[in-house]
Amino acid sequence: MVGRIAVDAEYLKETEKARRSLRELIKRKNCAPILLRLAWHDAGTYDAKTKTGGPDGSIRLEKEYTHSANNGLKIAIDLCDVKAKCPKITYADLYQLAGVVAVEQAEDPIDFVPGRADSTESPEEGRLPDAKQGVTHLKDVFYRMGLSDKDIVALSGGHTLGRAHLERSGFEGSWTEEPMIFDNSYFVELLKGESPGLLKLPTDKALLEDPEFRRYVALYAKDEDAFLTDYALSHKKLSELGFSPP
Ligand code: HEM
Ligand SMILES: N=NC(=O)c1ccncc1
Repeated sequence: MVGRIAVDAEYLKETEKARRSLRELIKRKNCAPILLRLAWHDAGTYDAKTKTGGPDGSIRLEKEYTHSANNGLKIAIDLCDVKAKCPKITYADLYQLAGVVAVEQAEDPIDFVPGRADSTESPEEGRLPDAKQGVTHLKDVFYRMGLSDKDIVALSGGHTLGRAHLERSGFEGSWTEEPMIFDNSYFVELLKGESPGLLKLPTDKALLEDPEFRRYVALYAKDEDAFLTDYALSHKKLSELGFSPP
């Protein structure tokens, strides 16, 4: 489970100060995509059976940010350092708040509930999905977290932001023409098929191969509001894995 700290008025005040600081950071550094990836990688190690991993700030530890799936994320960890201004906020809360602020340009704001304690333990390497694999692997990894087919497709829409970097993952390029806009274009591009200069990972293409996944891809490509609503719900679920607020 993700430990819980006491949340009083002073801590809430500090989280709002951190939110303002993260907004300013994102405006100054245009770093929403890598902060979203950081939040997802801290949370995405959760194992619902063993109740280990999850959004506990452990990605700040060298033994975890050096996992190959986390290549490049030390940049986000260093960018995210608002601890000087907000010393009380846990890394666990800070990283999930960064993920929420990273996508707040989208219509559906995500309700952020603070109170995550920091862990000093890191899960073993290999809990995050491997981009070179397909449907079964995606389901294995996300079901292990306690997430559903709908969550897999909605959360994959996070690739509407940012891009891959050859030196970090071996992949290169953005998924959409507007990688700084949080919208449903990832799904529109998926249905369009290959477009010169745009990236589709094997795991992105897998969303077209499974009928359950494909149902949601078609819905989100057609109805942006449906995507934004479902994304916000799945993002909140991801950010609270193992941390069921009271
Ligand atoms: C479904 C399984 C997923 C796989 C296999 C996957 C894989 C990858 C890979 C290989 C990259 C490129 C990293 C780099 O070279 O910088 C990437 C980037 C990214 N991923 Fe994922 N991803 C997955 C799900 C997610 C989810 C659930 C989110 C967020 C909700 C997310 C958000 C991002 C973002 C924002 C970037 C761009 C980062 C940047 O611009 O620096 N991904 N992903
Ligand atoms: N968003 N996911 C990633 O960045 C990623 C996931 C797994 N392996 C490499 C990179």
